[in-house]
Amino acid sequence: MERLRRTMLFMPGNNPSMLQNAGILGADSVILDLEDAVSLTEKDSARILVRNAIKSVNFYNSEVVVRINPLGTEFGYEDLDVIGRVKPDAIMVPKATEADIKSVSEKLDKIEEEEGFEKGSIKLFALIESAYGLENVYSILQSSDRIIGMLLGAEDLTADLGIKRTREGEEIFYARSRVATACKACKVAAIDTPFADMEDMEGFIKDITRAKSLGMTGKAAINPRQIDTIHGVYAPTEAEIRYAQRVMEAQEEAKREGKGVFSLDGKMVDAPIIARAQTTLNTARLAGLI
Ligand SMILES: CC(=O)SCCNC(=O)CCNC(=O)[C@H](O)C(C)(C)COP(=O)(O)OP(=O)(O)OC[C@H]1O[C@@H](n2cnc3c(N)ncnc32)[C@H](O)[C@@H]1OP(=O)(O)O
Ligand SMILES: O=C([O-])CC(=O)C(=O)O
Ligand SMILES: [Mg+2]
Repeated sequence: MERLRRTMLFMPGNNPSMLQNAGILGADSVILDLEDAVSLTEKDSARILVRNAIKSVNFYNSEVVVRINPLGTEFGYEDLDVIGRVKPDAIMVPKATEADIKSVSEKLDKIEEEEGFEKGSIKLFALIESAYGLENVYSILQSSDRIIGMLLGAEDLTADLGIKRTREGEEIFYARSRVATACKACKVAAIDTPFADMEDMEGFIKDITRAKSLGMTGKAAINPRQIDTIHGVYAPTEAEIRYAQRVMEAQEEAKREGKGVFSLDGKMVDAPIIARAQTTLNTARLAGLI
């Protein structure tokens, strides 16, 4: 079934109380992190904790994603081997390249066969957070059929580009557009980078709105307090839903009259506008608004 991924909530994999509550916070997806939120001395214990959480915690409707360490570190393959065997919904590959995605996918082929899991059932998210990754988003997306989405990691990306990260986010305009376009071309989710200042509500709403306007389909969160705000921005408004419904009604009438193009409220309506209305209604349905 099609699922919404408006919010993907990150939580450190070494925090038992956060893991325990992961399913009741209302995020569409949770990302149990073994990478940058976990210090080097805690890598092994976090891996065990996350494995046990996947086996025992009720995540309700939230999709369960685990961010492993980069394959080039001493932890990456061990993370994949231990976590793959408890069958999370998906693995997130940080600092992703085509070679990483292929390698993770092949390793998962083996694990799925050994464990008797359906082939291809463990999905992938690629984290784009290097200049190389950004230049190669489309070929990274093509590297495995397991990929269901891409996340833009602006902290690492701007560090790699040697530029400043700002509240306004002008510096990631190109990255957002590029990732969103490639994801649309491959029909996978385009998830925006998290907003780090949990007190700056005005800046946060602008940031979500800007990313959405460029085609991002959801946003990573770092704190449960951010979830409702993101869902609010991604929800179609009542006026948008009503307009979309009227477009569909008017289309029915136009069809009966044999017209491909017609006017509504003095504005031309043709195929792309009908497609947009269908998308609005589909999103509204998935969000339980109609
Ligand atoms: C650039 C990157 O790589 S981003 C991805 C990696 N980063 C992360 O995973 C960080 C995730 N976020 C966090 O760890 C925390 O939100 C922090 C450290 C930023 C702030 O922590 P706090 O100041 O304790 O937050 P706050 O006071 O809002 O917490 C309120 C409650 O929400 C819980 N909570 C906070 N953040 C999270 C989270 N991400 N997931 C689940 N629960 C959370 C807290 O445990 C606390 O629970 P309690 O009331 O039962 O004690
Ligand atoms: O995935 C993210 O958005 C967080 C991250 O790793 C980064 O910004 O480097
Ligand atoms: Mg990062």
